[in-house]
Amino acid sequence: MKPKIIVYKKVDQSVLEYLQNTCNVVYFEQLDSLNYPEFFQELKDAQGILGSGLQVNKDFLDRAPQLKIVCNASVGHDNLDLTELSKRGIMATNTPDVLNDTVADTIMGLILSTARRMPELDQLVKAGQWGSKNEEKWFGLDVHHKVLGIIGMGGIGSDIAKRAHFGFDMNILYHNRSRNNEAEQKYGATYCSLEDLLRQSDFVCLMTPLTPQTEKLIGKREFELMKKTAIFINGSRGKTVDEEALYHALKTGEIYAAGLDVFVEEPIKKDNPLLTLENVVTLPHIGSATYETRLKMAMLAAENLVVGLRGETPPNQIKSGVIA
Ligand SMILES: NC(=O)C1=CN([C@@H]2O[C@H](COP(=O)(O)OP(=O)(O)OC[C@H]3O[C@@H](n4cnc5c(N)ncnc54)[C@H](O)[C@@H]3O)[C@@H](O)[C@H]2O)C=CC1
Ligand SMILES: O=C(O)C(=O)CO
Repeated sequence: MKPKIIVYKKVDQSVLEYLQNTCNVVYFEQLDSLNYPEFFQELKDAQGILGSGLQVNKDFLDRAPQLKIVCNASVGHDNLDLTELSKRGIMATNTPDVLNDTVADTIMGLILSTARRMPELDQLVKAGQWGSKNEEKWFGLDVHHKVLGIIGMGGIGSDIAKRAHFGFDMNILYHNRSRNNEAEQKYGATYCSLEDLLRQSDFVCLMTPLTPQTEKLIGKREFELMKKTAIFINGSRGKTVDEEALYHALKTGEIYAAGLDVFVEEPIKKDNPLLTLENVVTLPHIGSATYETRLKMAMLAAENLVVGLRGETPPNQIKSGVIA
C-alpha cells in the first residue's frame, strides 16, 4: 500500500503527479481555520508532510503518531523543532540553493528601491504629481561603489555579494559564523566583526537563519552603531530584528531607510507603525516567489520526501545541532 502523505501548500500539478506515483496524497492548497480540523484528522495516519511554515513542535507531533518525514518547501526551518523531531526519529528536510539567485534578486530590488525611493516615485507619478519644482526632494542615494555589509554569508548572502560586486562595484563586508573563503576570493568580501560591519556599511543586509542566537540580533544598540545614511535590509526572518527599535531608528533619522521582506507577524497587521513610514519599502515575504523557483523548491521537497519514505537518506536532510 502507498504511504499516505499530506501536501499543505499550493504546488504545481507536476509535483502532485510525481508524488502520486509512490504516495497516497492528501492535498490542501492552503490551511486555514476552516480546514484545520480536517487536516488534523488526516494527520493521524500520515507518514509524510510537505509544505512550509507550519509550527512542527511537540503538540503537533503528538497528533501525528505515524509521521516519518517532514519536508519544508523552504530553506528556512525555524518552524521545526529539530530536537523533538530527532527524539522521535522523524526526518526533516529543506530546500537550499535552488532559491539563492531569486532571493538575491529580490534583495537587490529592495536595495535599489529604498535607495532610489522607487515606490514613492511610482505613487507620485501615478497621482499626477510629477512636477519639476520639488525634484530635489525626491533625490535618493547612490548604490554603486558603496559598502554593503552582509550578515549571514551563506548561500543567499553569497549570491547577493556576487551581484553587488560584479554589477554595482560595491565593496563587501560580511559577518558570519565562520569565514567564507569563496566569497572572499570571488567577490572580494572582507570578514569583520558585527560592530565594524554596522559602523562601516552604507547598506546592512541581514540574511541569517532565525535561531536563538539571531533572535533580535539587530536592535537599538545596532541601529545606533549604523551610519545616519545607512539603509537596512531584512530578508531573513522578522524576529531577527527588534521591530520597535527599527521603527524608532527610522522615525528619528538614526538610519536613512529600510527595505523589508519579512516581519515579526506575517501577514503584517495593517496598524503596524512601520507601515506609516515613508522611508520603509515593504514586501510580503516574497523573496523566493517566482514561478520557476517555487516550482523547483516544491519539486525538491517532493524528491526529499520520496527518498526519505523509501528508507534512504534524503539529499537535504536537516541535521539537528549542525552549525553552518
Ligand atoms: N525572504 C525570503 O523569502 C527568504 C528568506 N530566507 C531566510 O534566509 C535564511 C538564510 O538562507 P540561506 O542563505 O540559504 O542559508 P545558509 O545556511 O546558506 O546561510 C546562512 C548563513 O548565516 C550564518 N549565520 C547563522 N547564524 C549566524 C549568526 N548568529 N551570526 C552570523 N552569521 C550567522 C551561517 O553561518 C550561514 O553562513 C534562511 O534561513 C531563511 O530564514 C530564505 C529564503 C527566502
Ligand atoms: O525558503 C525560505 O526560507 C523562505 O522564506 C521562502 O522562500
